[in-house]
Amino acid sequence: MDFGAAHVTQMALGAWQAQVLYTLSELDVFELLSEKPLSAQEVARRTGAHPLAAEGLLNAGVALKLLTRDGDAYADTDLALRLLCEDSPESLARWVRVMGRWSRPWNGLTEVVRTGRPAEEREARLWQDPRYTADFVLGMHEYARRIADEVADHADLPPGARVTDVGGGAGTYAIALCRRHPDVSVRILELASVLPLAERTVAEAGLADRIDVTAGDYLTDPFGTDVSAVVLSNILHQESREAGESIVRRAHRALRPGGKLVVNGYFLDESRTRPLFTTLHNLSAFTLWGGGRSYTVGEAAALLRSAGFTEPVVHQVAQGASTVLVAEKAEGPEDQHPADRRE
Ligand SMILES: Nc1ncnc2c1ncn2[C@@H]1O[C@H](CSCC[C@H]([NH3+])C(=O)O)[C@@H](O)[C@H]1O
Repeated sequence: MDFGAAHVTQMALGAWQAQVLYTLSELDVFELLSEKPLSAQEVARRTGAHPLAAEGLLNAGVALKLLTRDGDAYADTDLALRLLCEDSPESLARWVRVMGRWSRPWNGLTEVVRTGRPAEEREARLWQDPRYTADFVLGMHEYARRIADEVADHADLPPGARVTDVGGGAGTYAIALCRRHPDVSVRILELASVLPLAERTVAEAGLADRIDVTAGDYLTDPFGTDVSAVVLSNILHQESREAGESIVRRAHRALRPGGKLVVNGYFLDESRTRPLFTTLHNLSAFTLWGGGRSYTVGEAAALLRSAGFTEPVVHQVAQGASTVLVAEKAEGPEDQHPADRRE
């Protein structure tokens, strides 16, 4: 067995496998087959697809263990029912649709690397397309709810804490913080187009009385006054270094002395060549958001210290899938960072 050739072949053909998943998802085949088994002809008719091409797609889906075939009838495997249908409590369906959407800018990686510019403009991409916005925000929620409780535990908040969750998305971490810390209340700061999505998730969790969702721009707006904790979850990697510095400074200013800054995200190790996922996430931020750049834990800690925070405590979450940094605003006005007074 030539493992080198197998490694290269797997990478070279990996995009084909991913594309079958994306197309099945984009055509809503998993949802359709979750109702009842159907023939390829019937799937083609219901999705507006070409019959022979649809059959080829379904057969590849069977080979990938996403579908089964019994005679002429195709059905979802248990895996597809569990992870690829939106109503399943374990669904990753929206997240997979976003990955499918992102495969297009990713396909332009060569040009991105040549020019140093993102593959598409952020505004054109996301916030003007309601389905994409919903898939993005709720897809992040599908993915993040798997680790949110563990992240919330590391925040270790005192009773009655008031928290600002900056760019809080669908409210995944706000919900987990309220569930894990009974007297805590959270204000989510989000873009106006995301608010209805967050409000819905929060209401479904029965936490509308403790989680407030406010429209704001984290690049310019303040994050509150005298708050007990500020959460920056999966924010910094998608912004420029200067924007990151400004966000961390405004977090410092919003906190009461002794208040906590909780930074959750994917960090590179100091060589910047590991872990594999984060090297890809770093490229993805560059391709999609332009100016985004993943931090090492050391770089992030330096960023926090320069804004007047203590050395962060570092927690690995879910076997290292995510990392949480918890730093404190030093007690006493003499510790205030000069930049706080300037802005
Ligand atoms: N300028 C901005 N002001 C406020 N929120 C923003 C801004 N730009 C992007 N966002 C939001 O930042 C979030 C990044 S995704 C992270 C979501 C969540 N904190 C989590 O960890 O799962 C998205 O929900 C965006 O809508």
